[in-house]
Amino acid sequence: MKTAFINIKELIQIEDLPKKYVSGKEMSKLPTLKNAFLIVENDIISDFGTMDNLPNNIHFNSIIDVTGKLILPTWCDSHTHIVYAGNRVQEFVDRIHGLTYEAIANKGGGILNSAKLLQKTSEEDLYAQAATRVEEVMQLGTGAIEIKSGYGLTKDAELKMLRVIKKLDKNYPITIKATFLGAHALPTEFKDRKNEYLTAVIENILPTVAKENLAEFIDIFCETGYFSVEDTEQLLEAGKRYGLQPKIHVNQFNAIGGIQAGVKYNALSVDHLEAMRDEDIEYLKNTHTMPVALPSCSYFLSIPYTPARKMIDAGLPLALATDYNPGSTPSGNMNFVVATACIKMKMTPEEAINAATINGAYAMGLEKTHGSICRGKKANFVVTKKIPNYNFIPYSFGNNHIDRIFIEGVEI
Ligand SMILES: N=CN[C@@H](CCC(=O)O)C(=O)O
Ligand SMILES: [Zn+2]
Repeated sequence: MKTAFINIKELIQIEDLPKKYVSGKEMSKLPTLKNAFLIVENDIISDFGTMDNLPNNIHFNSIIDVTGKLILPTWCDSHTHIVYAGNRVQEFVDRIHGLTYEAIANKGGGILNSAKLLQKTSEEDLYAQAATRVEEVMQLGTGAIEIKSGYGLTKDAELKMLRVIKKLDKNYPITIKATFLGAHALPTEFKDRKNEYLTAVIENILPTVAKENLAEFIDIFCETGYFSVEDTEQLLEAGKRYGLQPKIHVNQFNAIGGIQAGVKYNALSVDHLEAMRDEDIEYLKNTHTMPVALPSCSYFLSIPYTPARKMIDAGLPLALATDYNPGSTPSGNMNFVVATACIKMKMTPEEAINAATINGAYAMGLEKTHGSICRGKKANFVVTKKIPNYNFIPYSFGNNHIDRIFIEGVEI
């Protein structure tokens, strides 16, 4: 099955040779072709070029004329928690009335609130709720996503979450990567016994996660009041023994050394980074750890944005993700993330699109197959409505620019 997309106004994020990620000044380069064609063979991109080079000796099963429209790779959302039960809309209202995220968590709300509900929810119901969200984010142009456990906090409930993630991956055409986040918060039953909980995570849950091949990555919320740097190192050391690579929550509210622990254990990514010291930026230089910013979380909680300008200007790479979860970011819209990164973090549209595509793909180990328009990569792309240029996507924020979406060569 061969399909040609012709008369593409601009084909965005093209690559001849796949790269791992882009950093620093490279992030401001977004390679494109104007007046282009794109050829898809089954589920793979087989060729692209300018219209004057469209091969005339190939039989196409279908030719799609997209005059006036742009094509760009689907978004790569490398940090989400979309397997959750119910919602925390009451906490949202409580925050409007003046309670802080921290105060809500301290009185048993927050993550523990979601865990209580998830533990009572059947696997089928949890799957159905999460599936609706997967369908929603696909329609928003996301073609690959990472999903974490962490709202279970018991062995049964953590494994239930991870099985749901696996089933979503099997049943949906987008690529889904799973992360084990057993150390997301301290369950009430373990109050003042954090070490016992961590030991249970390491000795009781982690071996089953690994044995049943339920996750590729390991995560921990390294934060004051949650898990310390010492806890983080202990967990990552155990994860390493089972072949799970770290992708960790660090520097959301306080900079306590989580980045350093992540880098020490070869983290694929360190995520949040709203509280960054100069020494943290310095430490990330010359590593292969991708910093990940989550601007929708900053927006929703009214906390500082990750200092993207400072980080990119220092030569670092940066990825953007949604953090879709019921407490701090009940939104999985990568279009909003890209726009907010430009508007609030002063990233250029080129930087933001790179961060949400190729760098996002790297942050979940998918840079060989996702994140760009490249021969041999998965045919995952968005056809926009008729818009003037790619700057228009973040500029006209909150509006829907998507006309059609193709995942593995099939329109969804
Ligand atoms: N910060 C830790 N975990 C989630 C939020 C969890 C919640 O509030 O339910 C996050 O990444 O923002
Ligand atoms: Zn998160």
